[in-house]
Amino acid sequence: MNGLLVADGERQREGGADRPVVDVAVGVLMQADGQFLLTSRPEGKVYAGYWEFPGGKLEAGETVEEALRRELQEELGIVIGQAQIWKTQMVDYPHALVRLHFCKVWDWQGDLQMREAQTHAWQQLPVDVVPVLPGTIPVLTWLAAERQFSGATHR
Ligand SMILES: Nc1nc2c([nH]c(=O)n2[C@@H]2O[C@H](COP(=O)(O)OP(=O)(O)OP(=O)(O)O)[C@@H](O)[C@H]2O)c(=O)[nH]1
Repeated sequence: MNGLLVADGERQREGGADRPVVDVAVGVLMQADGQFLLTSRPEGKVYAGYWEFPGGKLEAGETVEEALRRELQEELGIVIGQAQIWKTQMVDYPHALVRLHFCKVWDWQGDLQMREAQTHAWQQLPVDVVPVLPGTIPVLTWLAAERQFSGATHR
């Protein structure tokens, strides 16, 4: 499957007028013991069955935090506390050029509900669910760096 990470210096060219950039708000839900939540993309979406962090596209006029709050309520039935952008990564897929805004989320209310019939898994490094979406892999690399984890982050 394709999904090319776009380096910082290439952003302007890749984001030219002929290829609109789709902004996406993504939540990295964290537990105190370091586990993080992955969900599998539901049937009917591109890359169905691939594992990713929950989130979705910004709607017109939304900030990343607003979009994340809406998406996590819609998908997981939780109400998140404050969330700030942790890292941003562009990925060039055949179907879209996406700019992923990853936010760590430590604080939420409500029990997790899989409202889109997706599957979920609390994970540690190395991740043992497969396949992982290409645009999710950078997050595993950043987490590995923070944790001084060496070796493969996923299968
Ligand atoms: N949620 C999420 N999306 C990601 C991640 N990594 C990644 O490349 N993406 C890409 O970001 C885009 C998010 O779109 P989506 O289809 O999940 O968004 P959405 O829920 O608003 O979709 P819809 O309104 O079309 O149903 C997809 O192109 C997806 O492949 C990730 O870790 N989480």
